[in-house]
Amino acid sequence: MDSAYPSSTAPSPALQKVAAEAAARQKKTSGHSSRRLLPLRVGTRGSPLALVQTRAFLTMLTRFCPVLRDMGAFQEHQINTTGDQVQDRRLAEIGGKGLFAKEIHEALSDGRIDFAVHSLKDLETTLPPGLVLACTLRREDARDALILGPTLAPTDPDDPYSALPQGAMVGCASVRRQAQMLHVRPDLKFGLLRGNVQTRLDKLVARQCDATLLALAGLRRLGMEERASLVLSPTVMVPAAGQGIVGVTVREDDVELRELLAAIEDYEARAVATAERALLAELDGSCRTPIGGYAQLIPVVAGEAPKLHLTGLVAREDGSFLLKRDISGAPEDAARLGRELGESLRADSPSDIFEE
Ligand SMILES: NCc1[nH]cc(CCC(=O)O)c1CC(=O)O
Repeated sequence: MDSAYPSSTAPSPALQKVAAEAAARQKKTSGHSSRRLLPLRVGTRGSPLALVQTRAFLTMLTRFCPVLRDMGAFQEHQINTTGDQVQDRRLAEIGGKGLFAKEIHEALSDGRIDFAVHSLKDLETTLPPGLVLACTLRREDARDALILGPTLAPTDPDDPYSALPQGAMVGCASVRRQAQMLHVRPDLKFGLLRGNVQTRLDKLVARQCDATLLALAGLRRLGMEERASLVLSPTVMVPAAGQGIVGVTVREDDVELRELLAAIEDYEARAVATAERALLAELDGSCRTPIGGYAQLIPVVAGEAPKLHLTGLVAREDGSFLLKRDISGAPEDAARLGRELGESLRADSPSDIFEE
């Protein structure tokens, strides 16, 4: 399998040294380690996107760790989650958070798998006790894409929604996407569109709606980037916290695996994910609370350390209220920056939008 990750994730010599040392230590001590080292049992959802992400990660891992030189070192465990099973209702109606991870966490906690690969935006901000986010991978493009139905075509790139006629029906399951569109186009109609990426695209072609929105990262990883009619700037559509980032969870006490996964961590992805997830945790909205969070590391002065810039958004589901604010600071203060921005947004928003 070709990795879906760009070659720029090629390990630096330092990372390769750390990973090789970790692997060598594991090999030497594996007879005494707290668990069998190989095969490593990896948990994943069974959607095409989840499988592409998981297999790309495993391919990357074999490049970093000589002892895992081929895919025979892994056992893939596809786990059907509640979020995958219930397709006819909004996630908010069936409990919302963690619906794409609950059963995977259970398999990790009781030792049926050794680690799990997730889309970070589907991972709740507070993990079950005994589990940790051990690794975040280099962020794919975080932006949302607008996909137009067969009878529509992009018109004005500076006004991406101009392609949508008055009263157009948008298929969407995300209150974040819905609120931001309704705020500028209150005439639009929204219909529930659940299912994996291909299912949603099929429903669009079958004219069950006039347009839909999908994460560019998912389309790109599935080799479907050309289906994006327009890519929405984060200033037009603030992405979901963690969108475009793949994260790996392990048991907190699995020191060997945590050490190996830490060696392939993407520092920038960890910093921006930490800020965005701290913002989300602070707002702690119900699953009906539209919340966006997008952080970037931006060089301020050539040769100086970059600054972390975080944009946060809260809104009412119908778009009648929308508040967007920014904060900047040092990447190592990512968690504090996320919390402070969340406090600021919550203080100046109607309290009812956070209620279940
Ligand atoms: N549960 C939906 C989901 N979770 C992660 C992605 C895209 C991949 C990513 O954000 O890394 C998607 C599809 C979408 O929002 O279009």
